[in-house]
Amino acid sequence: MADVLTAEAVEQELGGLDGWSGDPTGISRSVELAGFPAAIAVVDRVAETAEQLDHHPDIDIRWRTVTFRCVTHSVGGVTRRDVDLARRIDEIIRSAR
Ligand SMILES: C[C@H](O)[C@H](O)[C@H]1CNC2=NC(N)=NC(=O)C2=N1
Repeated sequence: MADVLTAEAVEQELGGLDGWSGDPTGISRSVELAGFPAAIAVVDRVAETAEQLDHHPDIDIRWRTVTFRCVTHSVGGVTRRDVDLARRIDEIIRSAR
């Protein structure tokens, strides 16, 4: 069972990510893409990565703005797996813009 990160550890990890905020209850990032199809394309790539990692973000899609939230539901808090997933989401967003 993965450990929930401390507030200090989450704070430190946020510094290495692009535009994420949060605390040990969850970390999130919103991104505005070129349009709805571009937003869906990013979500589709994130879905593929999430399946590979067997770790899935909560996703909110509003026209071309997508919000990703990473938390390990099974332990009720942010773990290393969420930070790793967030990093992968950043890579996908970076390559899509
Ligand atoms: C069986 C499977 O490993 C689990 O249900 C996984 C799937 N993806 C998951 N994703 C997230 N974010 N939290 C989980 O607890 C989780 N559990």
